[in-house]
Amino acid sequence: MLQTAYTLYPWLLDLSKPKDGLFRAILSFVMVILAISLWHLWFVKKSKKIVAQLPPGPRGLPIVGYLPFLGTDNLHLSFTELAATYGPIFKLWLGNKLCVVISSPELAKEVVRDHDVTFSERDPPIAAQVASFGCNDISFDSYSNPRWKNKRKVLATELLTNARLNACYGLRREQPIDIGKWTYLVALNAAISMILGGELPGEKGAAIEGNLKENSSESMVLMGKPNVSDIFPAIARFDIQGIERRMRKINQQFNRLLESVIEMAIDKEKDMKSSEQKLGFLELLLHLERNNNEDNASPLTMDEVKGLLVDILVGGTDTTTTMVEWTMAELMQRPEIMEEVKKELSDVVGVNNTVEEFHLSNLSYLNAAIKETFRLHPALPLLVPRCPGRSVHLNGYTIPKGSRLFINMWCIHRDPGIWENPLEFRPERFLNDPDNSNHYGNDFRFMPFGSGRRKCPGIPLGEKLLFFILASLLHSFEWRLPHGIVLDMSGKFGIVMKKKEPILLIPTPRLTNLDIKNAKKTMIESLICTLIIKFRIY
Ligand code: HEM
Repeated sequence: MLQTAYTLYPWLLDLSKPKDGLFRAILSFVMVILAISLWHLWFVKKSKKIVAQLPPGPRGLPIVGYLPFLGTDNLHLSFTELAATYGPIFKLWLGNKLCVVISSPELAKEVVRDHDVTFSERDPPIAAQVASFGCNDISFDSYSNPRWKNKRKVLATELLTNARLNACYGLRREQPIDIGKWTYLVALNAAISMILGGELPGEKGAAIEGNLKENSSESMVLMGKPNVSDIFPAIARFDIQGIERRMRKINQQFNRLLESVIEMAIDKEKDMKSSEQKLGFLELLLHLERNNNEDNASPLTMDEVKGLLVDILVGGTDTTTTMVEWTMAELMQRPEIMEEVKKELSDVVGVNNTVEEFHLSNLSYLNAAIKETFRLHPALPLLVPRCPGRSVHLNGYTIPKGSRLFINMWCIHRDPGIWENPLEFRPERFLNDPDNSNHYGNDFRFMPFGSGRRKCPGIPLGEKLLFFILASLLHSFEWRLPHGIVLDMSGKFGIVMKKKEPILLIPTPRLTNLDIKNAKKTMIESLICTLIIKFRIY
């Protein structure tokens, strides 16, 4: 056609033959109309194709998209409301970033099982890039980066094996696992003792603990918040919401803390040759870092060592603490279920014994209560958002490469089509229905730890710690709310959704054992001394 137009063009413009003028004018007119029609047909077809292939979703405003209507406080709730209108897969534009949200187990399965590799990429927000030392951790590193696999391997096969966790049990019990430093302090001390192979000394330890608690909570909120800079990279340098600035400040403090922890590990190594039993994770990581240039199967850079420490110290402790708080809050509201838990503890552990790790496998009712809490309050309500590495079809729709995909587990965990009376806290549903009990990523209705290649690699530590802390808290003390206080069950949205208000409870020793009474004193003292623990007791 171009060729024809090209040969006709001089003839059309040849004004030397006036009698052909009318014919030429008509022909020109027809050609222009034809060209416009063809272009129009092509354009409409193309845009129709694009619109028809994308999932349905709410209309937004030009340029900003749906951003002004979304609210930033409770993304999972906004997404759940939108799913009620647009169905289990919908899209929304945040600026020119296309986001897709899925809210059904069937679609979750397609993402995490059928198209797992494609959806194993991340789309790290700026806050996460800063927090993770430039995506040098596991959570936000790219799936296609072979170093990501390497780091997961280090964590899973070198650090979090059952054998190592069991070997560390002595360490965990030695200092942090006394009743005076529960919840965050316990989880953090457990993580630190595993990392360092011992306790952080005195004041330095207290400073690190205090800083980490505040910083890690804030960084979880900053990472979950929609950030205008992520949506409009052209204006990212203005950092309109101040998220990057705040995250950089936190990261500087983290960096100082991590460097002093690393220094301590190096000093310790110099001072004494650690026995095999006391070899902490960090010594192993440093060993892998030192051998970076040699023929080592698992070389790590120093930023990757720090990234891994952040994953363990922040990712591990914040999730565990959050789940202890939600479980305690749910149990405090349901005395009959609390009684059932305590009865089981008395039967399995005995009224004069403290909880030991070997008791945990026999505490099936407590286990069910923890699962029920995971269902109603998944620590990561939207998991960690994914990003398809190439365009992919899902449920007849195209999910373009580079879009951001959220799996709304909060919505799936409360779907009345899946769960009977979903808002009721009923541990029995996990006791009586073995189909409901797989929470390691094979049951797409219940995925508190995610699934597929990017599922949580910290399950063995997180689960053990959570179970052990809760069993010890509930077996050692009776708990009651301060007079006149009503429990607030609302959450504070972040990548990890914490309780909005801390849970304040008064403990009374439940056991006759003297050690426990002393432990209570330690607990009260430590809680009064520092405001870092959400579990405040008075
Ligand atoms: C109760 C405790 C915990 C819960 C509920 C939890 C939950 C989760 C969830 C939902 C994800 C996202 C999975 C996905 O996107 O499919 C995740 C990822 C992750 N978790 Fe955990 N976690 C816990 C404890 C831990 C611990 C103790 C560690 C470290 C020792 C840890 C390290 C990580 C890492 C590194 C990732 C990112 C994995 C990747 O992107 O490849 N978690 N976790």
